[in-house]
Amino acid sequence: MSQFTTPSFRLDGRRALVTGAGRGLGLGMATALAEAGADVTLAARTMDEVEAAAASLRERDLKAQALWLDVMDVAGTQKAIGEQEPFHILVNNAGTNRPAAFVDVTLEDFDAIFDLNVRAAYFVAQAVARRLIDAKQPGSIINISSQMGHVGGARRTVYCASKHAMEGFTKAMAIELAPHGVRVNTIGPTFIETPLTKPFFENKAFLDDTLKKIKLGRLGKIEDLMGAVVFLAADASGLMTGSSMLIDGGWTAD
Ligand SMILES: NC(=O)c1ccc[n+]([C@@H]2O[C@H](COP(=O)([O-])OP(=O)(O)OC[C@H]3O[C@@H](n4cnc5c(N)ncnc54)[C@H](O)[C@@H]3O)[C@@H](O)[C@H]2O)c1
Ligand SMILES: O=C(O)[C@H](O)[C@@H](O)[C@H](O)[C@H](O)CO
Repeated sequence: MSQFTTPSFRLDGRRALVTGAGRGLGLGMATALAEAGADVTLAARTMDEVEAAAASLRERDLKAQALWLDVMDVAGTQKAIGEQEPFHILVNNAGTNRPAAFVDVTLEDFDAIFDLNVRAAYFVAQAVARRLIDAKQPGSIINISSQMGHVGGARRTVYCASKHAMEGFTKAMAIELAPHGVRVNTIGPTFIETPLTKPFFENKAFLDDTLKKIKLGRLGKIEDLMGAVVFLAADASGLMTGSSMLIDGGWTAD
């Protein structure tokens, strides 16, 4: 008989919050967490979308409910999270991009990207962490960054800056939250086909260039992130904090 017990990949008994969960990556990751046994709160601004998503998970006997949350409203979001039982898992996913040439970026573009990708994500994590610390419970915060948090990209000065910022605050939060048993990591995907990126790939030259950079030769699928999010949420990754898990098909390998 082996002397080892494989740490669990199950999430039964844990509560998870996923922001921007009505569609795209957020919905896929919420589904993965629910399938692993977590009780998942799908948060978004579009209540119809997120209610339908939660209902379809419940139809499969999974635990899921919808929560209206505009993460740009920091005070409202902190109040809403503060009123809930603590979330042991946060997938800090709501994010956006407005690709533009550096010389054309406007103040409005800059603020829109930073307000969501940096400011809102930072304070959602703070609200979840405060609640866990008060309740003396461990947790796992998973910040959805990007390969663009590690490298540069054309027409992406602001997006890259925002995701590099996220990589930075993840490491610093990991240091402060470790004594409380709260781990903080990022997932750094390459281009995954979602409503956010679909229009980019209608440009054949952009698609060809992207596929050249992804060494495995294909765009990402939402399913490519589903194992990673469960792993980072679960005890299986118990010694990981302040790390970034790149799921980039080798984009950043050279
Ligand atoms: N799709 C990709 O290729 C890709 C790759 C790497 C990283 N990412 C990151 O993954 C995350 C999700 O991207 P996606 O492609 O699924 O995007 P998406 O635009 O399809 O979905 C974003 C989600 O965030 C929500 N959202 C936006 N503003 C919000 C607000 N103020 N309050 C609450 N929710 C809000 C939207 O409603 C939506 O559900 C983002 O952080 C993005 O930067 C995406
Ligand atoms: O325009 C972008 O770059 C997208 O909005 C991002 O979500 C990327 O798909 C991702 O960062 C991979 O590079």
